[in-house]
Amino acid sequence: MASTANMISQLKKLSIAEPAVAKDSHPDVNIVDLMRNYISQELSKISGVDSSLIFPALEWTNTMERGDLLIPIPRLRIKGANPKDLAVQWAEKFPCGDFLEKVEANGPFIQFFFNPQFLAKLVIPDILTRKEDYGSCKLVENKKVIIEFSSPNIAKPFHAGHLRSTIIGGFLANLYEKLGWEVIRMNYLGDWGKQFGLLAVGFERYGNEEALVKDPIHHLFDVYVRINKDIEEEGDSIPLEQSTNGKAREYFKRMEDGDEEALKIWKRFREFSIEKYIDTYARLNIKYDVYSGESQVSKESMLKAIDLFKEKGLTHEDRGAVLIDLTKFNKKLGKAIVQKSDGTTLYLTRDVGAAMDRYEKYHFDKMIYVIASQQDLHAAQFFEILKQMGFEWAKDLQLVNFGMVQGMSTRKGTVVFLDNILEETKEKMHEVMKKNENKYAQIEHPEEVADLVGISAVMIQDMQGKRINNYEFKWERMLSFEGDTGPYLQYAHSRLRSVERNASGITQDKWINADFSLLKEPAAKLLIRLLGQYPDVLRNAIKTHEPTTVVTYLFKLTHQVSSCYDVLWVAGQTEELATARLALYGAARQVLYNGMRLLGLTPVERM
Ligand SMILES: NC(=[NH2+])NCCC[C@H](N)C(=O)O
Repeated sequence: MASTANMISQLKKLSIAEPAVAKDSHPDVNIVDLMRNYISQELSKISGVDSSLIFPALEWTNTMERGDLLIPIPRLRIKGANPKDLAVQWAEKFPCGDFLEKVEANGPFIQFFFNPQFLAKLVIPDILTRKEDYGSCKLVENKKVIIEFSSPNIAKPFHAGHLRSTIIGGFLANLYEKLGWEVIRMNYLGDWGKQFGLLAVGFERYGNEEALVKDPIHHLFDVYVRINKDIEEEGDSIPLEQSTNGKAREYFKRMEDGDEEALKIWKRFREFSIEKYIDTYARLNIKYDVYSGESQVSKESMLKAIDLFKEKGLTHEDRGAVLIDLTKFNKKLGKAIVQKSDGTTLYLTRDVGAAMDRYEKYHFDKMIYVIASQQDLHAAQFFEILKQMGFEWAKDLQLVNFGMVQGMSTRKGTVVFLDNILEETKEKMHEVMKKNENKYAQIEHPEEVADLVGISAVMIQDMQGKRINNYEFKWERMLSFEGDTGPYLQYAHSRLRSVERNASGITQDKWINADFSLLKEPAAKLLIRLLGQYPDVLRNAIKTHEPTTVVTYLFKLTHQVSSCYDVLWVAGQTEELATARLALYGAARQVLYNGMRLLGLTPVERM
């Protein structure tokens, strides 16, 4: 076989058939892309089909038995020929060269198997040098995306929907960043509306400064619950102006009118809550660039929106309220109220104004909303309204929705706050860990590890299925070390770390010069092929917006690593062989690490 450097330059010389990628900013090679080029060029010679048509038709495979890349011949749209016959003919003629191990026809598909020996020489050093950067590439040039996610409501519980939005949004933000986008992480708080008048009145009655400072989120919720009880007890017994409800309404009116005094207390509620949120999100490795919220939508945008509605002839009035009949554009969207009869704004209109503000301020190329599917109609409505208002950028808005979580509650009650869930998971995880006394004794900061592993349990459970599916929150299964769980991934990572720790003599700097041709076993070859796929997994995930694309890959990877342990020993081998195997394990650890970080997890060293 020719030298690797030669082969790479040979591959690089092939012009890119269709750059699905705006030049990789990294000088290193993206192996899957190079292979795509090679295959496109060669297949073009054989088939006469233009290589620019072949390149995008090359798909990655779901199982390694089907090769590393495959092409469905029907996608090339060749008239009058039987795709199955073409597959057989072309596969036979295809020159494997040094790059491919074999090329097979399978029905209307041609399956391409990369040469693992060649792959190893390229992929392992690439991973070991790029480290945390492996997998990233500049898919776009100068593009900005706003990702709005989590968006809880102040003084109300942080429910499962917010948790899912947080987890999925955090992942998407990392993913876009890895693929070259400038990302703005935005939290759009529910921090406006009549309930804040109620909260202010409630605070006068039941508030406690100390409690507010110490635990704003729970305290405000407490106040909110108590004041709502008052309202319930009052019923219709008191005239409106003197009733709690009336006072709350009046208070909120003052807030909407910009009364400084009325806004003061609300501002404090907001600030204290945000401070607390910042800490909680940090536990999930999330840091927002912007804490915006319904309260932050500018008056100008709201006025401009109402004007534009009229100018475009979108609205009509009904008993003092202003409506838009969206059925004209899409039957399913119904009629939407955009202004109440008392002139106050609505959730829907605030979303319209917020989007206008954001475009004004950021000139985003794309804006993603991570919101529960219960609000599909709401999102579709304001997307359509923005489109009808004539904003060209309305086409760049995208909804990433998700299903419900069933049965998420703490031991103590059914009302859930994110902090409580994380605390409880940590406690439970700690109990599980204590059962293995020997191991437990070796862990330096068991509480910290319990926290990180517990969080992985919650997150992986959430990201395992397709977003749109509902799932049931199951403590037992989620915390188990067996099966495809968060703790299992953490365990796999810590075990790879221990392989490294035990190879004291062979330090990391030696790995890169290992003789990779010693990695001959089928288990090793399969692992190498999997490692080479990682960059493509990210590119696929940015198309699907599905965390499960990455999660599924990581489980495949860890299962393969685990099969390798049975046959690829490090202890008791010659130094050469041990080095090659360590390099392979080291590369696998790095990829697992990168994938876990991408999902928002913190991989642990020991557990
Ligand atoms: N732009 C939006 N509407 N984002 C979603 C906000 C979610 C809202 N705060 C809720 O809890 O239901």
